[in-house]
Amino acid sequence: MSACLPEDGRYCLTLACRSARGQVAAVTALLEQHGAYIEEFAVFDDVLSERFYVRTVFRIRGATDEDLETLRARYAGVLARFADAHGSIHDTRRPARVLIMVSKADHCLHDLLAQRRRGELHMDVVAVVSNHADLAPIAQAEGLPYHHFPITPETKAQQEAQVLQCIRGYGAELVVLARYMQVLSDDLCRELAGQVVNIHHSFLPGFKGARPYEQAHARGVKLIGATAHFATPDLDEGPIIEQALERVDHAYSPEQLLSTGRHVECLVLGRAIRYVLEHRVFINGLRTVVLR
Ligand SMILES: Nc1nc2c(c(=O)[nH]1)N[C@@H](CN(C=O)c1ccc(C(=O)N[C@@H](CCC(=O)O)C(=O)O)cc1)CN2
Repeated sequence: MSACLPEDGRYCLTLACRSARGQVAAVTALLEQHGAYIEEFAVFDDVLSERFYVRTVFRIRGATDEDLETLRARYAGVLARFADAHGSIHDTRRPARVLIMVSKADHCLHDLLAQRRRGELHMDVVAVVSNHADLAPIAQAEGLPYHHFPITPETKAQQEAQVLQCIRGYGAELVVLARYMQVLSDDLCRELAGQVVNIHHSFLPGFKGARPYEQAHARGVKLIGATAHFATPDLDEGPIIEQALERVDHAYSPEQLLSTGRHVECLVLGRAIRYVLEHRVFINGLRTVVLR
């Protein structure tokens, strides 16, 4: 059963629960019961938090949607046997519905759309939302809806209501802040907890805020970086998914730091979104577990 055939169902099962014996055996027994062929199987046991994480990708020959629902129902029974257990079975052929938010910087939007076009990111981009009109031509060139919702401190609540209505209206499962330069309110963060990934243009925890490159230049750093993290009410403090660094030196102008940084941001955001879309990322308190 080496090759994945068109009629095969291909799925990803995830599990996060309090650590205990028998969790791997319970998952593999369920998969064996359903004739699954396991392609990938990864676990992590966090002894400090006593949390256990499982991710497995498997195929079932000739599986139907009804078979998947049966499997999901039986997996619910497995989850019920373990403490504080959360898990899902995802159909890997169904692309996640992703809404991208931007402001004026276009590099991350261009890169995400190019990766989607090349099939490197398996996602259905449902719309682009922005507080500026500047990037509308990029979305329109891709045949994507573009929603311009201006914002001021006085209209923030109404603007966020428009944003949330848009997210729900498109049935977006993931929101990507691709250099969206407005701080989401605590209420919106809680409403979308675990569903919003932001790219911060520095190597956190260094240089938080809206202007990290200016801070980096003033500090005379020799390395600059970028950080993809879940957006939480605590600005720039959300659980980190991915980071990377690039060497710079004294001769770099602020503009050259920005230029180098753009490449690092695109690299980091692309990787982070792929990990999330492949169900590799688990939030573990203020941290993440990424089963790569
Ligand atoms: N709740 C959160 N919202 C957002 C986060 C986050 O971590 N939690 N990250 C930002 C992105 N970001 C840095 O990566 C960032 C964006 C904007 C600001 C900021 O101070 N914005 C000012 C307005 C600036 C402007 O208009 O140019 C503000 O909102 O008053 C800081 C950090 C995205 N949202």
